[in-house]
Amino acid sequence: MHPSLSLEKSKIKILLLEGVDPSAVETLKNAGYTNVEYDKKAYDGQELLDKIENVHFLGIRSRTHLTREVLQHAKRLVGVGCFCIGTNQVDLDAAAELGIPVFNAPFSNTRSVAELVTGEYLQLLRDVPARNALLHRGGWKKAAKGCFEARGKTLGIIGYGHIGTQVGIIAESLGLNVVYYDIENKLSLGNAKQLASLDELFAAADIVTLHVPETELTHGMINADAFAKMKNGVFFVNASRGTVVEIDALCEALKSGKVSGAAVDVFPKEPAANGEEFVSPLREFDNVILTPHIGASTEEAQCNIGIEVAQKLALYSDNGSTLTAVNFPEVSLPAKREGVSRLLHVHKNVPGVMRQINEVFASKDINVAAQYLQTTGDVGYVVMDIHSETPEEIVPLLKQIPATLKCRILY
Ligand SMILES: NC(=O)C1=CN([C@@H]2O[C@H](COP(=O)(O)OP(=O)(O)OC[C@H]3O[C@@H](n4cnc5c(N)ncnc54)[C@H](O)[C@@H]3O)[C@@H](O)[C@H]2O)C=CC1
Ligand SMILES: O=C(O)C(=O)COP(=O)(O)O
Repeated sequence: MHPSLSLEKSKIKILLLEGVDPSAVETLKNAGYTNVEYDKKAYDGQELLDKIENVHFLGIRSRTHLTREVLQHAKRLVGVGCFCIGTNQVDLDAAAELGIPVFNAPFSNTRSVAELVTGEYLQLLRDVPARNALLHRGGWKKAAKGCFEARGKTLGIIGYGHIGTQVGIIAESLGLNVVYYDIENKLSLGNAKQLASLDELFAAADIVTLHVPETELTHGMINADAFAKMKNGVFFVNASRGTVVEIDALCEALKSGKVSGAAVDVFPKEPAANGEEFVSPLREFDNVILTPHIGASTEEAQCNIGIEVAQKLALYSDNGSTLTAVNFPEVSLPAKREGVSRLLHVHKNVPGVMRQINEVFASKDINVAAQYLQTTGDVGYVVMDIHSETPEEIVPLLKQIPATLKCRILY
């Protein structure tokens, strides 16, 4: 190991926020990373800046917002793990420009979300939320009106990715017809049918469920205009992101009866920790199932996510591998070999960088044993193995190359 530029594993500071599953801590400790701080809260503002100031690896879930400013403040940060699917809470471009790969767990909680959504629309179809609330207050309403079987109804899925397809498969096994809308051309599973526009989906669906990521296109996608195009008495489910739906428009649609019932798991503003008040105009509606962003919160999913993302962070820390990073060139690397040292160089993806890097090595008479390069969009990532210890003075020379974003000796 290089004496001055590499850190002992025990000195690599890892901070896990938002109650990431303990399996993450165990996985990291088993990999030799013992300096792990664990916290149940989501932080923002100055508190977040203070928390992450000296951290090398940061683990978050969906509520910690890593903006460009926050990332710039974390001077020692080399990697981020999102212990969830969504990565919209991280400025991925800023992270890449700062040489920070971001990892997630792209499908460890897929089934958990699909099962929650299925259970919710079945309950909505039978008016269970409103009747449950009524009975809790001492009322009684035994009547079939407004209650429906799922069989033969049409489920409209917006966003037919990992979760959308699972929701569709379960729905077909319950006897529903499945239609979906996606911006990409998708392989339909079972008898699901891709529709050409959102309007067609709104016209066809008895139940509308959202499974899109938060993007510029999906922000406010379900507004008053969208509700107006849906069938009268439609059931509506959102377990994607809170910003996809205009809550005031949903409230109006509930009041007018356009929407018969809804299930909402995600909100534009969510409490940072358990025990904090949940504030939303949706609280007044008995026919709305409100859940505290628990689509992914099953013991199975959280345990798997903890292991998966922790392994990705440990692998990147151990050998520089960025396989499955969501914002970064993906380089898969051989494990550490005796007598070989390794240098990581992240740079702007512009012509001539490799020539300049190789000139630096040539000027120091260093024999490069292997070079692994990948580029994506604006960023290039090259890992160099050298048969001998990498001389320390090489790093400042490589940092002088104008396109360099980050450079360090790994071991
Ligand atoms: N409630 C919860 O706890 C959870 C919520 N989620 C949310 O669910 C989202 C979807 O997750 P996955 O299915 O795993 O993602 P995915 O990436 O597999 O699928 C998303 C699909 O949406 C489509 N899409 C993107 N923009 C669209 C648009 N404007 N119109 C129509 N389709 C569009 C994509 O082409 C893709 O097929 C995540 O991004 C996350 O925000 C994910 C896990 C848990
Ligand atoms: O996986 C996702 O994208 C989720 O929304 C789940 O988020 P969470 O880990 O529950 O904060």
